[in-house]
Amino acid sequence: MKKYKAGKESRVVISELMLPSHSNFSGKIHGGYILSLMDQIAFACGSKHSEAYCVTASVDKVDFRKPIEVGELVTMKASINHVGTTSMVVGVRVEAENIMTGKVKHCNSSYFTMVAKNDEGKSITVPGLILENETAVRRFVRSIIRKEDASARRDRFKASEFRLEDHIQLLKEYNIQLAL
Ligand SMILES: CC(=O)SCCNC(=O)CCNC(=O)[C@H](O)C(C)(C)COP(=O)(O)OP(=O)(O)OC[C@H]1O[C@@H](n2cnc3c(N)ncnc32)[C@H](O)[C@@H]1OP(=O)(O)O
Repeated sequence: MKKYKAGKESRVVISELMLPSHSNFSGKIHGGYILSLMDQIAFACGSKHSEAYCVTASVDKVDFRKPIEVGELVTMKASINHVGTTSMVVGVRVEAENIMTGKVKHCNSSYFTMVAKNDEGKSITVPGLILENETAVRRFVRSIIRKEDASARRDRFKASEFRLEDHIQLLKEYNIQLAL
């Protein structure tokens, strides 16, 4: 296995025509189906980089910006944005093209953390990442910040540290009744 690999060595692109079987009654493709495709491409990209099968540790986060319609051609692009010791952050971008007009819309982007595993299910070290241009550096740094933000979020709302009285004032602004 190489010690360092460039992002282009593991970049993955898939295109799939959206069929009625994956849509709701108004012809929009189910978000869960899109997530499933995104997970698959993240898995492929992470596995190519690490040369091992991976598991999905987390997904951060998915905003469905535009609906995807039946008959549109969806293209997903995945590349490694960040590597840790055993984990990789895979950036996935989803676009949908109206085949009749050629118009392309950006439907969502998300970041999957994949962890490389050996045959015994033990997490294994992944190759480092060669950052070949400014975009790659920006994505790497953004991943560091996202990880820090996620960790701060987790700590802030730990059940053991949550104090109801600290939040009563905030709750008054919302459409709720407290019935504790
Ligand atoms: C094919 C599939 O998609 S499988 C189905 C969906 N996925 C799963 O079932 C995974 C279930 N979860 C697990 O197996 C484990 O909790 C794992 C692999 C995610 C983490 O395993 P742990 O034994 O806790 O390992 P550990 O704490 O050493 O973490 C391993 C790496 O994952 C990272 N990691 C673990 N949890 C998270 C998380 N929630 N978010 C982001 N990164 C995470 C760690 O930072 C670490 O990265 P590093 O080695 O680059 O520093």
